Amino acid sequence: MPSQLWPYITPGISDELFERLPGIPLSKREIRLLLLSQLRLKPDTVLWDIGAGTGTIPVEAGLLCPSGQIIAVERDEDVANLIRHNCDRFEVKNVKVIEGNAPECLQDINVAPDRVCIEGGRPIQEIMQTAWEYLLPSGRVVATAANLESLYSISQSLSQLQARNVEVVQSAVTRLETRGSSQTFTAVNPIFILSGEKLD
Ligand SMILES: C[S@@+](CC[C@H](N)C(=O)[O-])C[C@H]1O[C@@H](n2cnc3c(N)ncnc32)[C@H](O)[C@@H]1O
Repeated sequence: MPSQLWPYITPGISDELFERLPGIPLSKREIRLLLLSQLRLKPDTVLWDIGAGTGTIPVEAGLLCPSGQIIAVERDEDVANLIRHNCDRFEVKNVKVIEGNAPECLQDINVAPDRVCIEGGRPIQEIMQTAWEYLLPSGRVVATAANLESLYSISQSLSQLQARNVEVVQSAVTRLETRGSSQTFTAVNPIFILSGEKLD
């Protein structure tokens, strides 16, 4: 493992350390930290990450929960391979990648989650409904929204599912960047993080 990838004792891996594919989004480090915090992972967590993309959440969750099981669901074959590459890169062994389209492929997963992360899967309301059925009592679901339509759909789903302790968080993050001869603050795209819990 390259020395800059290790050791990671805190969450918040630098974006540059992940292998990328052109056009495939990645949750920026600061947003990822909020998302991970809202997941409230446990050492033995079973996390389903639906629409796992570059795999930043599976990598971070896998490192944080060495005795947990992380299921990364991704519909695109090349992107699924990217998740595998990033897990290998950080020597994360407890991530299983399910290549398939949610919500249909969720029935192929043979372990029920106590945490579900939904990162931009479509159709979002059907995915939330199906994932909720599998979610264990007291489990948590965390979903991200980058636009008004997703924010509304997720919020409506949480209400229909009668999720408790619903929270919506959106932070403003800026990063200092060098532009020509000056240093300017550049905004990271705002993302809403919604979460809720299933009744016991
Ligand atoms: C915004 S990206 C997630 C990026 C991720 N947050 C990261 O930091 O690596 C969303 C991913 O969801 C996948 N996706 C969208 N709809 C899906 C579905 N119905 N089932 C499975 N994967 C889906 C897309 O292929 C894309 O790679």
